[in-house]
Amino acid sequence: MLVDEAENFENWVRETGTRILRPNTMNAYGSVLDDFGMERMLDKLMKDYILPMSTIFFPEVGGATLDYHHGYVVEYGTNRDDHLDFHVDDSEVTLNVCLGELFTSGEMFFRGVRCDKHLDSESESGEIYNYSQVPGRAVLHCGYHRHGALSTTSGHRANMLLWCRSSVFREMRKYERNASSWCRVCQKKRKKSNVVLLYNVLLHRLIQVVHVFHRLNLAVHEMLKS
Ligand SMILES: O=C(O)CCC(=O)C(=O)O
Ligand SMILES: [Fe+2]
Repeated sequence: MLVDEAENFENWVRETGTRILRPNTMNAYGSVLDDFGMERMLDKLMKDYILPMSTIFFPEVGGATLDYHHGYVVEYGTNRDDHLDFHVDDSEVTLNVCLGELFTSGEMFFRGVRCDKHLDSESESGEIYNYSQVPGRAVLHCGYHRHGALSTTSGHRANMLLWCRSSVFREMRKYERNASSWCRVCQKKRKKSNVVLLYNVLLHRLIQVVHVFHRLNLAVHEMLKS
């Protein structure tokens, strides 16, 4: 039904020559569901179903405080978009539901969670995996999880996306000083600097102990002389 709505909308746009806003700058096709009057329904979907899950799975990116959304349908295949470039979403948590229809390929590829500073960093082997879209199935991922979609080589693929956002998390990020606790590169850097810190503390203690022994040695010498 949603696919039909998107189809009708696309026909109307073509027939009337109306200029509309596409879901985001990466898509040449697709329709924003909030423009169809689905805003309240999607808000309920976010609050009643996504929030309880994201509270558990994505607490570090504001998963417990999602409060607004951007919902849309994207379409790939003949006369539609072909693929989607590597990106992160403008969301804290994204729900991606495959609506249909018959298609081949079009897998999503994931490459690890990153903050703005480390968007172009290398991926580790454990961060590289693809997800095959299956009609009727959905994936819930962190918006900062780098991803894209491979070419839909035949047929027609339609997906519904709900970018869920947290205004509290976005406000808090403005005051974040250096590392993001949820970015894998920041985490590694922080771990490394903790190891260096521990090493420095231990070295300092060792120097203190050597110093004490040296003074003890001197005192013993003084005692033996007298
Ligand atoms: O093609 C897909 O299913 C991915 C869509 C996506 O990542 C997005 O719209 O942000
Ligand atoms: Fe995306």
